Formats: sequence, C-alpha cells, structure tokens
Amino acid sequence: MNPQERIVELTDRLNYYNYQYYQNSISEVDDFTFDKLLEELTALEKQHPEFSRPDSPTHRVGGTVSKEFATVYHRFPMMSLGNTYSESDLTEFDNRVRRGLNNAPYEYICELKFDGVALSMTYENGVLVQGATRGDGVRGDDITFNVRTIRTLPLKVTDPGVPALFEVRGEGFLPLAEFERINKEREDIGEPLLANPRNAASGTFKQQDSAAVAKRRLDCYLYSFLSEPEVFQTHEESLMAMKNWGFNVSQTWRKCASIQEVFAFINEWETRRYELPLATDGIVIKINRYDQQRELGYTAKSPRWAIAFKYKALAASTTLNSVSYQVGRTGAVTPVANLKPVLLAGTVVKRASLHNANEIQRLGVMLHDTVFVEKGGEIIPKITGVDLTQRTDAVEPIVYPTVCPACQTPLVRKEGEAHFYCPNEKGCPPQQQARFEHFIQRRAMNIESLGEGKIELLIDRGLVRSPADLYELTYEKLLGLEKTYTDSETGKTRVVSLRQKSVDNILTAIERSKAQPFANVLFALGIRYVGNTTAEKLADYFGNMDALRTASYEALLGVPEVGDRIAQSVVAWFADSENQVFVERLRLAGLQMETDRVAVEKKGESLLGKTFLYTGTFANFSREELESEIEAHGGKLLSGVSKKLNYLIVGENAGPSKVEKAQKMGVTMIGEDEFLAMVGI
Ligand SMILES: NC(=O)c1ccc[n+]([C@@H]2O[C@H](COP(=O)([O-])OP(=O)(O)OC[C@H]3O[C@@H](n4cnc5c(N)ncnc54)[C@H](O)[C@@H]3O)[C@@H](O)[C@H]2O)c1
Ligand SMILES: [Zn+2]
Repeated sequence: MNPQERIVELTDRLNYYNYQYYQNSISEVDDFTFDKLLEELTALEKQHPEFSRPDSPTHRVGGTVSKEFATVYHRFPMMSLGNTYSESDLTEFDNRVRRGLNNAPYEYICELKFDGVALSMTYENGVLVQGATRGDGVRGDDITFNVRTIRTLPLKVTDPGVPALFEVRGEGFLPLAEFERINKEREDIGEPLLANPRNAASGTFKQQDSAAVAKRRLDCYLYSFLSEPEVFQTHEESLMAMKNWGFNVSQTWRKCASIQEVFAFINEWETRRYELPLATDGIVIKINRYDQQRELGYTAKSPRWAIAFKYKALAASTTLNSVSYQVGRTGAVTPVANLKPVLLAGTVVKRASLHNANEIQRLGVMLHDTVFVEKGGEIIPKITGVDLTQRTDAVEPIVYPTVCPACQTPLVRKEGEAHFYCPNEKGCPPQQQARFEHFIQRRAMNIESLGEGKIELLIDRGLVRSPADLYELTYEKLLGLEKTYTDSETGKTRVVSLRQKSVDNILTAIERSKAQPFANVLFALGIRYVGNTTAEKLADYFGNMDALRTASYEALLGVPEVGDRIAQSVVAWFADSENQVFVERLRLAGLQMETDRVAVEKKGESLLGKTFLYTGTFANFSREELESEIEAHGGKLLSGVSKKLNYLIVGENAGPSKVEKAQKMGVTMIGEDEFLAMVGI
C-alpha cells in the first residue's frame, strides 16, 4: 500500500471510530490503538501534505452535533488536547514550551485527566442558563436539561465576585459506584451491560428524557473558567475561585515548578488514581499563567500550552488457576477466572471477568496459562491476553460446561446471544435464590429484612419455592430456624438464626409489602427486560394486572418506550402457565393488582380536599412513598399543573417547566419539610 492509499484508509477508519465514539458512545477499538493510528496518520501527512484530506481527523475535533438536540455555538472554541504515552515526548513538549517563552520562567498545573464527556456551562447573572457538549468544537448539542440533573453543579452562583457572563468547563462523568449499580440492575433484568463508565456517561448525557438521566447520578468536575474580560491571571487562581464559588473542583491538582515535578506527579498518580471515585486515563499538564498561554497559542485542534499524558492500562501477569461458572437470575452463565493472587494498581486481584464462552475462545486461554490482567475503567479487572512464551505442558483446555454447574440441566444458547443459559428457570437453586432477592428488593416488594442469608435458609428448609410462598409463612414455621454458613473462600463461619425479633420483622415486612404499588409488584415478577422504569410505564398504561396479562404484542408496543424485545418478553412470560399460577397466588395473597391504590392505609385527614403534584426527588420518600403518603392523608394527586392544583411539592432537581408554570398560575409551592409538617411527621 502506498502512502496515499494508507492516508485514505486511515482517514476513513479514524473518522468511522470517531463517529462511533462520539455519536453512538461505542469504542470499537481501545484508546491506545486509536491514538497509535492517529499518530501514524499525522506522521504520514507530515511527509506527504499533498495527500492530507480536508476531513482528516488530525486537524479537527472528533465529534459533531446531533439532530436530536438544538445546536449551540460556543463563545470560546472547545478544543482537544495533544496526547502522548511517553515521557520523552513530554520532555520535548517542555523544550518547545521553554523555547516558545524565550526561556522565561514558567510553572505547570497538573490535573488528572478525567475520563468522561467534555461539558460547557454558561452562567448569566449567576444563573446556569446553558449546558452543551463539545460537538465539533465550534458547535455543540444543547443538553441544558440533562446538565441540570447534576447535583453538584450549582444552578445559581451568588458570590458577588462572579462576572455577569461566564462559562465553566469540565468533565461530566458517571461515578464508578453508580456505573456498577446500574450494571447490577441491568444484569438483574437481563439487559446487556454497559461497556465502560465513559461510554455510559456519554450515552446518558445524550438521552432525551431528563427524568431518566436524573436517575443516573451523573457528576461533573470543573477545570476551566472563561469570561471576557478575563478575571484571573493564572489557572491556579481560577481553580481556587471556582471551588470557593461552589463548583465541584477535584482537589487532585498540583502546581509543578519543573517537568521533573510533573514526572513525580505522573508516577504518584499511576496507581493512586484507582482510589478516585471515577475513571481517569492520564494527566493533563497546563501552563499556569494566562499571558504565557496566550503567547504559546493554539494549533488547529489543540492548545500548545497544554498536553495530556495518557497511562497505558495497568497490567500484571499471573497464573490462571481455574474457572468457575456463576448462574445469574436470568440463568445466564458467566465464567469467572480464579487467579493466583497478584498485586495490581494497589489491590490484590484474585478474580477476573471472562465475560462468556466467546471471550475464552477469542483469548485462546488455557488452564494454568500465564495471563495478562488489566484494570481499565471498571472495578473488576479483565483478562486481556495470554503470555504464550510462558506456556508449559501443564496447560489444559478450558472445557466449557455443557450442563448447569448448579442443577446439571443441559445449557442452551439462544440465537444471537453470547451467553449460555440454564433453562431450568424454576428449579435451579442460584436462579431461584436470585429470583427471591429480586422480589424482596426495595424497589420491588421491599422485604429486605429477609436478606443476608435468610432467604437461603428458607429455601434450604423447603419452606419456600416460589416468592408467592412467602405469603404463607407463619410465626410457628419461622421461629428457631438456624443454619451455619461457611464462606468457601475465607473458611469463616456465620450463623443465621431466626429469633423472635427477626421473625416479627420478617412477618411485618411481608404484611406491609401487600401495600406496595402495582408497579412494584410488576417489577417484582422478574420478567426479563422489565426494569422498574418499564414496570412503572406498563402499570400507568394498563392500570391493572388483567389488562396487562391479556395485552397483545401490538398493544404492548403502544406503551411509551416499550419496543419489540420487551413486548415479546412480556407476552411470553404471561403465556407460561406456572407464571399464571404465580400471579394468581399473589393476587389471593392481597398484593396490589391495579394502579388506583384502593388499599392505601388511611393515616389521617389533614390533606382532605387538597390537591398535590410533586417534582424532583426527596430525602424521605421515593415517588411511590410520597404518593401513598399524600393519599393516606386524604389528599389527591393531579397529573399536571392546572388551576385545580393547590400545592406543588418541590424537591431536589425539580423540573424547571413545572416550577415555572406553577409560578405563573400562582400555585403554592412547598418544600419537603413543609409537606412533612402538613402530614404531622
Ligand atoms: N476508542 C475509540 O474508538 C476512540 C474514538 C475516538 C476517540 N477516542 C479517544 O478520545 C481521544 C480524543 O478525544 P479528545 O479529542 O476528547 O481528546 P482527549 O480526550 O485526549 O483530550 C481532551 C479532553 O480531555 C478531557 N479532560 C479531562 N480532564 C481534563 C482536564 N483536567 N483538563 C482539561 N481537559 C480534560 C476534556 O473533555 C477534553 O475535551 C483519543 O485520543 C482517543 O483516546 C477513542
Ligand atoms: Zn441451573
């Protein structure tokens, strides 16, 4: 291939990766591969400038704007950063800086490179008026409503020192703990997992429904302040001022007097960065003084006064001792690698994810092989390769089980799916146990006093097979049950025993669960792909179990946000005769089978004759709890702001449109505390 052909190929390929990355939040290759290809293209274009295409990714910021959002123009362009993986490139950068500044003294500010999505927020008279993505650097997507869901981002800055018009820039991200929580939830309902926190954050910021965005607790670290005229002399001053004004500025930055100090910072954070609550992929090094930044200037794509040093993913090599197979609630079998313990990024790693059978094949890994383990943006490390130079005769093939490791039922693989499944949904112990755990969780029937080994104990004693059996438990059946568990890993034993108090708690929680709203019951059934949001939509739409149970595939497609996959899954679930019996038993037990909460327990009449609506989130109540609290005191819920509305209860992250409308119509707005006082809590 001649240089021109290679340039064409690389340009097309990188543009395609950019498109996938910025528009669809998908990484088709890892960043290192992407950066190496970009470096190759840059070098080729330098040698053969005549072949460089106008749409080359070397002289443009990678993203674009999308049709789904209004387009906004940036007052100050949003640029990229030059990046490198090598220390010698950094020394070269430092030399360029020194020459550019004619040997004048200078300082650097080092910051972590947060791995999320670049955001720009505009404030007018202290009020957040706009949030935008970087887009192509000149124009971005207006995602103000989604940005407003970030709890740490002030909606209003009251300090008299702030200019009338300014912009702050930062990295929007999904905290690691939140990423893990979402994936756990997705695993529970059989949804494919999100690949990594960056792509998850990027996908979330581009959702149309801000209420759904608010449920994922996005966060943002600010690292840049822009106004005209400038109010600061240095980057350091701006970071300190932003912090004082209430912005979330990560306190990990450091001022460095020389490139040696920068290297020390890089070394220090190579492992420490794993202690941070978010994914990071390097260090950003910036010239501190603004006048010196201006002197150094910009290339078409990035500032000459800053550079990103990217860490190669941290890897360790160790021995693969064995593979265990875990069975999830939906029956999906996941292989987990048991490793010879090895130190990686400051923690001892004993296990790594192997995803599925395809992954084992792709890696070509065998038992007792020496494998490379990497820690990326996720908490559980993964095996990324095999060190074939270390392979000995001792290796053995990994024989993927053909039967369920827990119940010996032959495994099946569904068309187009990567996982093998144990089809013994009703009888397979881990599936059964996971079904109970799903059923008792807070967002479902909220019988969490049955957690921590108690369910296992009940299953073990044959007291429950189906969650419907919970409603037939009695004091006599439970009192005095006891079981000793031994942790297979640590060998420690733990005794679970049911004394009077825990029996009381369990029975009370079971009794109370009968008042859980219909949407919760629907979620608790454990229909694949029906998460709690979908359950709410289905409950709202159909109103009761019978309407949903008999709904056709076409009728289901009419529900907002329900597509082919969910509709099929719901129809199939209700067609199963055992499931029908299950629902019938829950109905007989007294669970809510319709939305109009006839059975809300009356607690008082303090809200009698008054109408309510709420917006935002609350410290003391979930949405359902707030709704039943209103009804329990005789109040009535309305579905929107109208003349009939008496009170709008305003929580955190309240919807601006509701508040505005309520203001216009003169509706009384109250906070959570005032509501608590009204119902006498
Ligand atoms: N894997 C893929 O398919 C693929 C595709 C496209 C891009 N990428 C990755 O994205 C990179 C290009 O993205 P880019 O143009 O956004 O460059 P970049 O991500 O390397 O650097 C610029 C960005 O860094 C972020 N940043 C984080 N912390 C910062 C801080 N403290 N100060 C300033 N900025 C900070 C900002 O969002 C800024 O826009 C590539 O180098 C590649 O690694 C990967
Ligand atoms: Zn099984």
